[in-house]
Amino acid sequence: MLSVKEAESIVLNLAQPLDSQQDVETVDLLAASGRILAATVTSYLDFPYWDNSAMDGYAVRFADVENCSTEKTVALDIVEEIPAGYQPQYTVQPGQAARIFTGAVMPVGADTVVMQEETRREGDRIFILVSPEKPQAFVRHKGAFYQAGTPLLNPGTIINASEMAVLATAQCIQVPVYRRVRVAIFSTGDELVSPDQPLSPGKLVDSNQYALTVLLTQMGFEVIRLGIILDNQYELTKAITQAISTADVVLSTGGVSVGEYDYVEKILADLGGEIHIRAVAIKPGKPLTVAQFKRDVKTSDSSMMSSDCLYFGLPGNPVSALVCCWRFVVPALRKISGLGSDAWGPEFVRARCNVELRSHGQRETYVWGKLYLVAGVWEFEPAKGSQNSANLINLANTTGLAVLPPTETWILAGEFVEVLKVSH
Ligand SMILES: Nc1nc2c(c(=O)[nH]1)N[C@H]1C(S)=C(S)[C@@H](COP(=O)(O)OP(=O)(O)OC[C@H]3O[C@@H](n4cnc5c(N)ncnc54)[C@H](O)[C@@H]3O)O[C@H]1N2
Ligand code: MOO
Ligand SMILES: [Mg+2]
Repeated sequence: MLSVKEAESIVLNLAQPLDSQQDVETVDLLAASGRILAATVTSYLDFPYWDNSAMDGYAVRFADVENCSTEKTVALDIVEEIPAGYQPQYTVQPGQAARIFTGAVMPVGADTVVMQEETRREGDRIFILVSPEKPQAFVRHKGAFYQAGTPLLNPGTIINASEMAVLATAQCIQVPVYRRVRVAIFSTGDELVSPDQPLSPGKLVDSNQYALTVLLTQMGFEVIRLGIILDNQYELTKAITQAISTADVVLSTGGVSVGEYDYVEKILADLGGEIHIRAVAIKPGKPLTVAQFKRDVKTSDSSMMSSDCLYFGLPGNPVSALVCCWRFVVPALRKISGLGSDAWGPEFVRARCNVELRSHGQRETYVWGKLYLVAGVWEFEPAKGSQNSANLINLANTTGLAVLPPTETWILAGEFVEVLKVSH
């Protein structure tokens, strides 16, 4: 059986980023929220756009005031007042100053700003009480933070609040982003009904499709829900064929173990999928199945290019399905989405266990629970009740999965473990 690390590297090798030419769309500024840049963004504007004042005070010529002090003040004539948003009308000559406010444009002739706390006003004259530290003091220069035409944001950057501020400032109102990764999701099992259907004896509500849909939708992926498919070779073949022809990634749950009705792996092979993973030494999640389908798709200029579809046959047990998704699927999707490699995850932190943790060994074991920061130290508290892959009830509020390596069966309370951070 493959180790978790081996499986992870197989999955990440199979996951190939979207194409930076074909898989790109241009969207309006606000529509770029949560999207990933597909190209380097540049602006035609310098930033700051113009020389402006960093303080409320007076724009002066440094040479006029460099030797002043409270004992030896310098008096200057105020030629105009420049609020933010206005274009100055006068050139500041020797012996003159302009009243200026934070963010207002520097007048020609002045090279330095003196903050108003270091001045005394008498009518149209201003007395400078303290000599500025250096010429250009409190002047924010045009282009000091960014020069027009140079790279502003790099491809692979996700547009969150701070990036949105940068794009808005630079007036980049048409943003080139990768299209969203399309993920088809369906559940398999004769026992499954949807949450709103009557529950006849022996049936079980399909929770997997709901959990996976929310997880991936919240991460910005485009989810295509294909419903519940019976454990029937014909129906499954039809569903898998449809899924692999429409999506970049397919997630099915159930039907990947060794039972009579576990058809998924056989159908994947019959349909020409190359099966790369049949089982992984992970608990929960052992029967994880991963296959790749090679496809040729038509590009916008009618030439052909290859675009693979990655298929994850996740185990049916609800916790197994989510653990496999957090551990393997999410990093693969992030890579495919065009995100930079530093953002693929998974993200681990070292955390102190507040109670002991046990496992049966042999498989890398993931214990679900909560991560807390206590005085700068991560602490992990396992979910109370049964840590059983069929028990999704105590999964609520999970923010971390403590990882016990196959050889480690007992972690004492107070010891540190690696914990996989998961979105909640
Ligand atoms: N003889 C063996 N039996 C099993 C093994 C094994 O190694 N040898 N592995 C066990 C492990 S570990 C897991 S995990 C499961 C995985 O089974 P499948 O992926 O084939 O899934 P199913 O058999 O279809 O279902 C398993 C379990 O999960 C419930 N389920 C399925 N789909 C959903 C859903 N959408 N929402 C909620 N619950 C779901 C289903 O009713 C079953 O109880 O196999 C073990 N068996
Ligand atoms: O994936 Mo199974 O848990 O290991 O029940
Ligand atoms: Mg089964």
